[in-house]
Amino acid sequence: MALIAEAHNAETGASSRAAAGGRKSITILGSTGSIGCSTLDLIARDRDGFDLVALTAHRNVRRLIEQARQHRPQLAVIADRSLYTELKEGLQGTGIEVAAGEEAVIDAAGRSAAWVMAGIVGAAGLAPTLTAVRRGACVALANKECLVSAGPLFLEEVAKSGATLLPVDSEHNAIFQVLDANQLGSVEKIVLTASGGPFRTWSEAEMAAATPEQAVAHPRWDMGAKISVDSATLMNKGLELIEAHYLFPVGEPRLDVIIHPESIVHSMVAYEDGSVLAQLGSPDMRTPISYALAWPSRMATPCARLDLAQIGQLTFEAPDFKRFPALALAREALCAGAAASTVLNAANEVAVAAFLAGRIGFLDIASAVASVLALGTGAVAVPADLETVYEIDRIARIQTEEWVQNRAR
Ligand SMILES: NC(=O)C1=CN([C@@H]2O[C@H](COP(=O)(O)OP(=O)(O)OC[C@H]3O[C@@H](n4cnc5c(N)ncnc54)[C@H](OP(=O)(O)O)[C@@H]3O)[C@@H](O)[C@H]2O)C=CC1
Ligand SMILES: CC(=O)[C@@H](O)[C@H](O)COP(=O)(O)O
Ligand SMILES: [Mn+2]
Repeated sequence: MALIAEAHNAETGASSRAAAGGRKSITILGSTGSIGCSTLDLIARDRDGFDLVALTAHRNVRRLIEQARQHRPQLAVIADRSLYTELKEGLQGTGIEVAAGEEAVIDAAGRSAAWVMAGIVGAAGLAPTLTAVRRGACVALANKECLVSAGPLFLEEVAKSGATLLPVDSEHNAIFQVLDANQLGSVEKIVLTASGGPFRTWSEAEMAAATPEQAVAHPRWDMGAKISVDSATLMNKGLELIEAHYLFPVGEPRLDVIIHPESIVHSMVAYEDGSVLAQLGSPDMRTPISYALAWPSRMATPCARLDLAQIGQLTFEAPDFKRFPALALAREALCAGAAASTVLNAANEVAVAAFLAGRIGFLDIASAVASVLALGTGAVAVPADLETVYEIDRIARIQTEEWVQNRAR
């Protein structure tokens, strides 16, 4: 895990913070989302431990105003410029600075918070997260799309700046907790667990008629709409395979997925001596977020404690690649090279949005991604620079939108 800084920046560490009696300065990118709210919930429980530098949102200006009034950041930013006046008026008299626009979100990430939660959904999170990385911050990475879309270039920036990257995605956080960076050569398999989503037992015909409401009703986790649909198609696990490939360099053949409907075992590492190490816990993102907040220490959370006697049974099954083709598509993209992953991510974002808007059916999501991947926009195996990533992403979005329009005809 070369990317996870060996030397720990004194300003960012909870243990050194405690020793110094200091406060950790924090920015939350995507504070109004599921990850953002869970992060705020944790820091509100330790008011003396944290200073909020910035909160950012996209369009949910009411929630942002509420959060800013309650948690008192130095700065509140709304990405949608048309909401600037509402934000300004909502925070009048508080002394909290306000700003609007995509550039303002990037500027917020550039402010000197020691720890930044990358909680924006989708490739929209790439530029702000990179800004935090480039100034060497401790970045808690929830936004998996950053790595899927621009993995090699993202890691290059981490290496250049000396930033600390802490995986927050529950599976990757689990692996981070049980994988000894000095024993990478002894790893036989990294096994990502997947709940199977709301349609785990549905037939293809049933899934063809699935509604957005059914798709976002995740059986175990309370998450934003996009990732919930990804869980339902199993694209989420595909994106996570690619994320794991960049975070834990054991080689693609050593990355595996198993369905585990209870979402108690968050992932496993199997070693050459036959040992399998896993991290378990109730399905609550406050555990992995707290791990990143307190790292390299730990902090108390209010998460429900695991009662295995009450749960009784944990079950596992192999994934069904026929009913859930997105998982195989993601592995193909991973093997094809980084540009194909950029295409996969962009096509998936457009297709999921089209499904949520009622423009295409549930099974069309994977079909759209497969068709756009087959066009070969990612023919350049590894993009040389970020401009190329953005260009591949842009073209793949146009191609997917065309696919959606043809499908809707
Ligand atoms: N939720 C979870 O449990 C988990 C999430 N993740 C990952 O974390 C990320 C966030 O997920 P989640 O919290 O569920 O998502 P949500 O949809 O709940 O929240 C997304 C956040 O990003 C903001 N946002 C959306 N689009 C933009 C944009 N174009 N520019 C700036 N900000 C934007 C939203 O603002 P607004 O509210 O104003 O729209 C919101 O604050 C995703 O990458 C997801 O895959 C990973 C593991 C678990
Ligand atoms: C909480 C989290 O990390 C999600 O990514 C979760 O894993 C989604 O559930 P699935 O296992 O159904 O994809
Ligand atoms: Mn996950």
